[in-house]
Amino acid sequence: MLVIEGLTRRFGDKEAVSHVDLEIGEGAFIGVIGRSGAGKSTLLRMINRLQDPSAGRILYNGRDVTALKGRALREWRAEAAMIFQQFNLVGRLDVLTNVLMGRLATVPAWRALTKSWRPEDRAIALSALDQFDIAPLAAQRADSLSGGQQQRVAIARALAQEPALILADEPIASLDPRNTKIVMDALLRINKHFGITVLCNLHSLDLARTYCDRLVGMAQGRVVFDGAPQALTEQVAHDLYGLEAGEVMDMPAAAKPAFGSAIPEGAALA
Ligand SMILES: Nc1ncnc2c1ncn2[C@@H]1O[C@H](COP(=O)(O)OP(=O)(O)OP(=O)(O)O)[C@@H](O)[C@H]1O
Repeated sequence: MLVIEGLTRRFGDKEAVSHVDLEIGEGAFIGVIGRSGAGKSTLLRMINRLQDPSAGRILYNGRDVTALKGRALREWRAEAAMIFQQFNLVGRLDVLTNVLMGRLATVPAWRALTKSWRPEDRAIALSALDQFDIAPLAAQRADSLSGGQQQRVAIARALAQEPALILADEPIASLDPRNTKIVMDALLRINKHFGITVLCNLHSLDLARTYCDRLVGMAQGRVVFDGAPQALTEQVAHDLYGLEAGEVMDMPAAAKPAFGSAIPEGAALA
């Protein structure tokens, strides 16, 4: 259980995240929604401790994550794997080595430097690639892949970390509709097949409604909605997105894809 208590982050006079309280149970797929600047990225980056809170606490299974330092903090960052809009792969390295980077928290640094990975780490990395049908790309340079393939490699790297949580910050913002669906399906698979909790920042309300079990709506750093996708009324959506509302929900929400099956090509993709 992830518990967030009074979490606040100030930049100068501005509160990017303001007194956020949340309880997130194991295995949830949570969409964090809201317009640009609402505080979604800052919230996720604080959970991973890429950014330190100005006030408040983050507890994971009773452990105070906000107080971690040194090795314990590095281990937490592996446990709470981040996925970024721009993939954050090392372009000149091959796909398998990028995924092996997900094992860094569990192996001494010399193994990475000398590329002498243990067979069990290679097996975990290859199995992660296989989950998303990209094992045949293992030997290719990461920068030779399409955006959708690169994001799947990033998701495989996150899975190789054997995380408790996946924090995905606008993972589909740079992708076309076809790759958007492939990447969202990959996150859904991680959530349903491995039971890993996913928190995913999404600009598109339609996507959030299609894939997530619970939506957390943010505006001006505060949580202004927290509930099931069906409970998010048009009025709340308009309050959340203002003039952008038409843009983020101009298509009807699709039926949630059954795990393992595909939603129709192009459905509910903003
Ligand atoms: N490092 C920083 N320094 C100063 N202000 C920041 C910094 N990071 C974020 N902010 C400000 O905090 C507010 C929240 O930003 P944040 O990126 O968390 O929002 P967001 O909802 O993720 O938006 P977007 O979808 O555009 O990334 C914004 O006003 C932003 O300008």
